[in-house]
Formats: sequence, C-alpha cells, structure tokens
Amino acid sequence: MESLELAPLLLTTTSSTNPALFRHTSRVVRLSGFHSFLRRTSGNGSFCLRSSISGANGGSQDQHSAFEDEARERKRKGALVLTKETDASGALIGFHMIPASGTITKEDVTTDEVEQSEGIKVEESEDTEGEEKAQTRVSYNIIFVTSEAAPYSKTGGLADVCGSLPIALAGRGHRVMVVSPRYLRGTSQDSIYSGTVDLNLHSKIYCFGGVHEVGFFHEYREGVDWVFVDHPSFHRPGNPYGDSYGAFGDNQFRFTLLCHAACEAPLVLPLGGFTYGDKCLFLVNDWHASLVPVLLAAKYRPHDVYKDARSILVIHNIAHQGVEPAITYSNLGLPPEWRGALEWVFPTWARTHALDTGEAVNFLKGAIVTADRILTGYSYEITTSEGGYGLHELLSSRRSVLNGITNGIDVSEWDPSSDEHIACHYSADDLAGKVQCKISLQKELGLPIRPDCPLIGFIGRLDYQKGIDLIQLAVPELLEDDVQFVMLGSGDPIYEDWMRATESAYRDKFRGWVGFNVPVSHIINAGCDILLMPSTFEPCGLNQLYAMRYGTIPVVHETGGLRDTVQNFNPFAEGGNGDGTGWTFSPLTKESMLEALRYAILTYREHKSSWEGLMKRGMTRDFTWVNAATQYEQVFEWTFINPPYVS
Ligand SMILES: Nc1ncnc2c1ncn2[C@@H]1O[C@H](COP(=O)(O)OP(=O)(O)O[C@H]2O[C@H](CO)[C@@H](O)[C@H](O)[C@H]2O)[C@@H](O)[C@H]1O
Repeated sequence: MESLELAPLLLTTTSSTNPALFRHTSRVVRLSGFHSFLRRTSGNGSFCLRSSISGANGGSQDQHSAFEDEARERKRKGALVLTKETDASGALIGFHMIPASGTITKEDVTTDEVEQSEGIKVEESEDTEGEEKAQTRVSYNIIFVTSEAAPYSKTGGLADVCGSLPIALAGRGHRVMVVSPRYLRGTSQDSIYSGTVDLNLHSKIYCFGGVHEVGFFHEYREGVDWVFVDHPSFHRPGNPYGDSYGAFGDNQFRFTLLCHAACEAPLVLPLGGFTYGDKCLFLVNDWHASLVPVLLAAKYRPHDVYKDARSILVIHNIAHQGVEPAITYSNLGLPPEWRGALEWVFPTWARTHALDTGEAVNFLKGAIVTADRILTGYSYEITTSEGGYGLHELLSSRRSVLNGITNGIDVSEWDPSSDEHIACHYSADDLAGKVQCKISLQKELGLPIRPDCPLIGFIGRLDYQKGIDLIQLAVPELLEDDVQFVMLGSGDPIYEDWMRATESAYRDKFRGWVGFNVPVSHIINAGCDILLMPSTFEPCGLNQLYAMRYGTIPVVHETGGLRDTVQNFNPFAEGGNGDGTGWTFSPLTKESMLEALRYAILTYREHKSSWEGLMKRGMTRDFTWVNAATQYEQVFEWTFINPPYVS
C-alpha cells in the first residue's frame, strides 16, 4: 500500500522533536509501565499472552523470560513485582502486580518520565485494611477528540460529556487530553479561552489540495490537558457548525483539520514537559472526529506510528454523519485505497435527481468500520432500522464491540444548593428555595406569578429528535388546563417561528425562549415543576438527569436512555409511600403523552406528599460520573485485549 509521507507533518518549530521519528531508537524504560493482556487465539478458544514490553518482539517464550527477568530485577530493586497467573493446564495467562513485602513507597517505583512517556501504566496495588490486593488498576493516555467541550463551546449534550467525563477520568488516574477547535466568535464569549496559552507549536496538515498550518493552545484545568486547535476557519461568528444562514459550507474542511491535528497532538505537544506518545487511546466523538481511526490506520500505521494505539468511536448523535459528495474524498489527506472505508451510497429513493448516483463519503461510517470499539448511550436503538439512520446494518455487524453506557453529569455545575444562576438555593433536605426559583422564573418570563400553578418546561435542540412535532400537536389541548409552559430551544426555524406564534396566542400560559442560553437552562430546571422530554429517540439524554437533580419531575417518552434513567411513579409501592422518579409514556403519541402529563399534574395538585417524595428520590439519585467512568474503564480494558481492529 502506498503510504503517506509523514515528513511534512513535522513541527515547524525547532524546539521539539517528533517522537514518532525516534520510536525505534529511543529506549523506553519501563518501571510501572509494564502491561500484559490476553488475546483469544483463533480456533481452539484458548488464551495466549500478548506482551507489549518494549523490545520484546520475539516469540512468546522470549517474552516470558523477558517478563521474568524484569520481575526479578524489579524485586531486587524493591519495586513492584509481578506474579504469574496460570490456567489449569499451567499455561501462562497473565501477570499481576504485587508490592514486595513492606518496602515499597511510591517514590521507589515511579518516575515522572516513565509515567509521562507511557501510554498505559499499571498503578501500584492498594492495601486495604491490611489485606494486600493483587488487583491492578491500569491507567491510559486518553485523547478525546470533539467538536465541542463545555464550558468552551456547547450546542448540546456532546459538550457536556466532553466537558466533564475527561475530568472524571483524570481524577481516576488517567492522563487525559481533550482536543477541540479554538472557536473565536468575535464576542465577549471568547474570553473563555483566557486561561489558555499559545504553545507556539504548529503542524502542517496536507489536505484539501494545500498545506494548512494549525496552532495549538493549551490549558491545564482540573487534571485535564485542554488543547485547542487554532486555525482561521475556526474564527467566525455563530456556533461551531453554522450561523443564522445555516451550516457552514466548509465544515468538512474544518473537521478534517481537527482530526489531523488531533492525531498530531499526542506526538508533538510536550504537555507538562512530556508528549503523550503514540500508545494512546483515542475517544472520537461523533462524525466531526470520525476521521481519526481512519487516519491511524491509513496514514500513521504504515509508518509504524500508532501501532499500539486504539480508538473508540462514541456516538452521541447518529443523525449527523458528515456526508459529503464522493469527489471530496481526495481532499481528506488519505491514500486513495482507503476510499472504501468512507464510501457511502444512498438508496435510490434518497437520490435527488436522475443523474444522482447516490455516491458520497460518510465520515461516521469511516469510524464505524475502523474504530476498535463503539460506544453510545443506548446501543440497541442504533442497530435498528428506525434508530440507525441507514447505518444499522453496519453497526449490527460490529455488535460484538458495541456497548451502551449511560452518561453521568457534572454534579458541581448542576447543583441547586450552589448554582450561581438560580434565584434561591435549595436541596433535598430543604426544598423551600424551589418555589422561590419558580416565582423568579415566572417574573422573568412575564407569566402570572402563581406558585400553585404547575409549570412545565422543555429544554433542547428544536429538532425532530426531540419530539417537537408532538408538542406542537398537544399544546392546544394541554393549555386548556390551568398550567404554564416554557420552552427553551433553538434550531429548526420552523419550530422557532411556531414557538413565537404560540407565545402570542397564549400570552398568560406559554413562553417560547428562542436561543441557546446555558444560564437560562439552569433557571428553567430550577423553576419548573415538570420537565417534558418526548424525544423520538434519545441515546442517553442529560436534561432528565439535570431535572431530577433540581427536583423537577421528568415526563419522558419511554425510549433509550430516558427509559433507563427515569423510573415510572408507582404510588402504591413501598407500603404506600410510593416509588419512582417521574413518568414514562409509550407509544409516542399525543394521547399517551397528554395522559402522562395529566397524571403528573394531578399528583402535583392533589398529592403533595407523593410529589415531594418524587422530588426527593430524584434529587438523591447518584448521577455522578463514577458509575459511567467505571464502565468506560471496563471498555478501555476490552479495547486493549485485541490488537488494533485495522492494523
Ligand atoms: N437552547 C438551549 N439553551 C441552553 N442549553 C441547551 C439548549 N438546548 C439544549 N441545551 C443543553 O444541551 C444539552 C442537551 O443534552 P441532551 O443529552 O439532552 O441532548 P443532545 O441531543 O444534545 O445530546 C446527544 O448527546 C448526549 C450525550 O451523549 C446524549 O445524552 C443525548 O441522548 C444525545 O442526543 C443539555 O445540557 C441542555 O441543557
């Protein structure tokens, strides 16, 4: 296979070196970086050990003796030692780290240099209540690649996840970098980057028929390396993807740059003095980052770079796939023979004219067929023809590496007892402030101030996914009741106009706040009694989690992550004390949604103690990232069990 030149990708600065070019000559000293993993051999189903010790490239016998030599040396030095694990037949199946008795201190066994230069490291075992646990914890060098990360940029849940999961993972001992564009809008919002420094390092990216130089800005915050790719195409008014005239015409170019730059970042950026190196784990989010796994396989591995890296595609929004005309493939900086990975042919019915052959490139598809694993919120839906948006068959073919993980939330940003945006603080122990938040919201919206009137909220992108059509259908009937309804959202202009028109028609009951405003989303979560989420599909959903944390009762379509996170109210459970955190409805019809809303409204009005129980149960649920981060770590482990899916 003809391979691409890496030479042009060298930094233009003279101050650093590209570790990729030295990977065969530099000796990596491993102390805590030893790792081993198991690979199922084909055919007989037995396991063999695959070693990644530097230089141990020989057969398994050599590897075993190399392990044992190293173990002996480490023991001699009083460092962590390894113990063999064998199966019933005596075959070696793995190693555990155990501390040599009594003498180990952290200083004995770690050096910054080793930790920084290793993609994967095994931490020292923990000693719990005098019992030595032979259990080891593996930490990884993780690179999130994302088009948005809160608080720097946000249009939806992707930003929330990429703004808080990296922090959670860093807190658990991983080295984490987030690579995202440095969007400058020419407004006061740009001050969000005031904590970043220009690394004065530039990479030349060869794509779209030219050479494009990108810079890197960096901020180390909450244990995470936040890296911002700088290029003039990221400097313009609007949101990350478009402005009031629609989507930007050069988004394919902008996110191709992001992907190339993200692949360079671990190799060239000496963050905290050390690069991440090429043994890392890329978490590529949605289509904007989907070229990364393709680049690893097509551009880097032929040059022996990123041979031990892995990638996980995280799908937040399958409806957007980065589909562009087939002819644009040649712009992407990929060898021609990799065209098939991105090739996409629309079914006949989806073609626009007689000469349309339906041929396209599809970024998300590229990642589905090259990433080592795939993650999403709720994995079943995307393998169905209804939820797969044309990719269900491909996704089904990778079902064995497809997992669903329910997101956590940033519980410090979303905390009614300390939220800086809301009128009055409250908690599950003292709910008094919630009604003050409601009054303040009614005042702000110019609605009649009526603390007793059920206030229903909706927050979200004005998009088919979020079930706006159903809300449109139901609103006339819903507003016959004595309720108030506030919607915050932006997106499809047709829905935005409908919100404005509905506000004019129901001045004392309905408010439509068109726009994207994070503080207002906090205020609505705190001020409403009920949050409505009639999403057609929802891989995970975050608003229902925020709502529950703020004592606002979710009424949701029973789908995907909504079904998993909202427990239907049962007034008779727990000896009549009730159980559940909200209402789920199905099927997705106006009637069933209105029925669920009416139950909620009735309970709010007539069963105050049940309502308080619902609020408190939701507020005290554990929504931290701990659960999700643990599951992510499990998937990381699985990812490294096998060799790269495309090598
Ligand atoms: N007008 C507005 N003003 C202010 N804030 C607004 C807003 N509109 C939306 N938001 C905010 O954007 C986020 C939306 O997150 P969601 O998870 O509910 O949906 P989204 O479809 O964007 O996420 C996708 O990715 C996430 C993360 O994986 C999945 O949970 C989800 O199911 C999937 O569809 C929330 O923080 C919400 O408050």
